[in-house]
Amino acid sequence: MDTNGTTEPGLKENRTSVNGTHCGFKVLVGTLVHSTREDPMVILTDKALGVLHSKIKFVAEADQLEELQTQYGFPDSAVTRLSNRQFVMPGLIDTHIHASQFPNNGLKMDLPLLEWLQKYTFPTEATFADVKFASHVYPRVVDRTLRNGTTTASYFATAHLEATKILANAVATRGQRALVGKVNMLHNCPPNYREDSVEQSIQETEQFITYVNNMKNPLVSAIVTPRFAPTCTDDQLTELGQLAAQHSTHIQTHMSETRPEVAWVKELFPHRTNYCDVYHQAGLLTRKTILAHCIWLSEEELELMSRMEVGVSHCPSSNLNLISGLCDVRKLLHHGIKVSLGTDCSGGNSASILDSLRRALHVSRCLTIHDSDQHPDPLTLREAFRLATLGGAQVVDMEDRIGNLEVGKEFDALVIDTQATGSPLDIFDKDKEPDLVEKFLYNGDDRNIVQVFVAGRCVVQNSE
Ligand SMILES: O=c1[nH]c(=O)c2nc[nH]c2[nH]1
Repeated sequence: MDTNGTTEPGLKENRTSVNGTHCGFKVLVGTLVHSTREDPMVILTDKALGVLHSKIKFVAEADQLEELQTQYGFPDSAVTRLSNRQFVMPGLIDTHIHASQFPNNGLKMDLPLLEWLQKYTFPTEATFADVKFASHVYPRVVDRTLRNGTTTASYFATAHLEATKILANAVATRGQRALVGKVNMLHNCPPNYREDSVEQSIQETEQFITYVNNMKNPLVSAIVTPRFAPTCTDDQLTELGQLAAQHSTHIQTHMSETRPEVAWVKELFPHRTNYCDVYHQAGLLTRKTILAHCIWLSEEELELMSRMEVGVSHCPSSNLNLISGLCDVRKLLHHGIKVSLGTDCSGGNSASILDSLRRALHVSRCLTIHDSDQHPDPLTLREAFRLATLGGAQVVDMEDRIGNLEVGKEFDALVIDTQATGSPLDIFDKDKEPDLVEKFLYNGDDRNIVQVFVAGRCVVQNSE
């Protein structure tokens, strides 16, 4: 069937069947919402989206369903018709979240970053030396993020190897797509919570990479995770850069979150041009690098980030809670830098990327209120939606696989019901599809997320 170029070729050869009936097919009929590079929000009504195993096989007009069924041979039971109050959207992508800080979620926002780390965050993370505690917390973290529609997450664990393995296991067991990082930190942190030496830091990080590779789970990867420049030495950063290159891993760290932090990095690394250059000289800036925050940047740094094709995780909730600053996302985008959203729990209080999306809009509006000449065009809701989905896929360098509902991509998606039981949304007869989407993005929550799919597998099912 010709569906305007949206059918993957060669499907007939790829069919699988059990006892004569084609298995593994799922077809959702109804409204689809996603982003493309050209358009931050595309709403497609009366569509049939077919998934075979993990991937989207076709997106066609709903009135072609019979022909599609003849062509692909899927049974009636494979078809789900959504109501006119439901829609399908891509899964949310959280590019910066500290799984180990979940015990503090919603607590302790009364200090600025550097003091907050010493007084609350490092002591909390130190408790993950106890693997029993890690086994208690990490499965709950993954359940919580999945329940909130996060199909892909880039997690910071702690400096402890064994506890970090527990996080990787929790993610794999629950079927989430994730990058998991053992944190590297050597100094400027408590004696009971730091690595012993550069050698230990590198060895254990390599052991973790090997451990995750041996899991042979295509959804889970290790990510090299120097905490941030102040807790790492120059040689440690360089060796971590080499390790990431050797194993082709992603890299994540924090950068330029607060002004005191930027001043401190200048003192600690006087031989480097700026904060970004500290990471650049260590070989830590690649197209698979996720830099969280990036608020206080020079023009030189913006150019370097753009040239190295790094991605930014914008964490507005955390930046407001810790009074760190207002990140100018528009400026990052103008420099051609990839931008996504992070919850940054527990600097951010909510585990929901929907919350980050709303805060991103607020931060952008605050910049405009403060100086409308400098910031004449705040982010739109449609753009924020793209940051939460396709933007995330770009930042984790997986745009070829996830981020929207195009044919050939893995089916990482949410089924949204704006009238689900207990829904916080007020829907009226006049509301059309764009209104439903907007109301969900502004006011919806996990009660509206009735199904969560990762790589075609339903990992959360909340509908009756
Ligand atoms: O928001 C943040 N949370 C952290 O845990 C952290 N570590 C370094 N810099 C940080 N910023």
